[in-house]
Amino acid sequence: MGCCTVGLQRLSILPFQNVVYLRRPKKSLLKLHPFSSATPVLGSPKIKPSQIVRSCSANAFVVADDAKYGNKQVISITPRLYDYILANVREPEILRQLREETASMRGSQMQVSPDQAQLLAMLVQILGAERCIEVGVYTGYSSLAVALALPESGLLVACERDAKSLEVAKKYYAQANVSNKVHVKHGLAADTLKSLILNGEACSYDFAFVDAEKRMYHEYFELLLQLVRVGGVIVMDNVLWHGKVADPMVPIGDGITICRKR
Ligand SMILES: C[S@@+](CC[C@H](N)C(=O)[O-])C[C@H]1O[C@@H](n2cnc3c(N)ncnc32)[C@H](O)[C@@H]1O
Repeated sequence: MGCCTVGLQRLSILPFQNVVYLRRPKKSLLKLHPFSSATPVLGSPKIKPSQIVRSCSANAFVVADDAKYGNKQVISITPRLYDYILANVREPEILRQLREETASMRGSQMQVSPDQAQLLAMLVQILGAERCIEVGVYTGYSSLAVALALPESGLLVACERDAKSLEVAKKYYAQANVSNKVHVKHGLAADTLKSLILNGEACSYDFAFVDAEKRMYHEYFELLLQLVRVGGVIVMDNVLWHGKVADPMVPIGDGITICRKR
């Protein structure tokens, strides 16, 4: 299983992502809180302007705090940059409508962002996927993006336990003329995945996206490993969990992990 993790940001970008780092002579990098003004630091007798790696809060990026990464600079998405990304995502009109309808609903923050949905759609297209599974549909934003990317003969098994949000999803599948491709499975996702295996569908799926109960991720992953074919892809959402994955007290992971079955 080859995996990579991508730090995708959700719409709820907070200003404190503008973390800046200054370099101290011969010592580890100094992390500054974004709300600390750069000016007093620059004025500090201890740090000279030439030692700054980057300190522009509007274009902040993170520098690996470990010499073995060669001070690798990694971009940190600012609200301004994320606005730019969203303004340039090619979001189909039907998805925009669904997103706007969901915005006033309870749990709307759970919906994947437009850039994330288009990444899923592109993965489906790159794979030439015909058979897909989604675990955690909510009102259908990510599943509709996947269904739109599938060919007419494609199939998406859409697992969701909440009947009310599924009603919204089904309305949009119908409006987008993809209802024939989406098999909605109302119930606990693990039960649905097990029944697919019992039904002899092991190794017959090309792509799976998991965006549901985090405590169940391990079980979903094991079940999906059985369902996805060699060369197929499993995408797990929220693996960086708003960055808290690096916090020793909260060992869960926002961001996504993309796994290709070997
Ligand atoms: C993060 S939301 C999914 C968002 C969706 N991917 C989208 O883009 O709109 C998670 C969904 O998983 C559903 N869910 C949580 N646990 C579940 C389970 N055990 N079985 C089925 N669905 C579950 C919740 O009801 C919720 O609608």
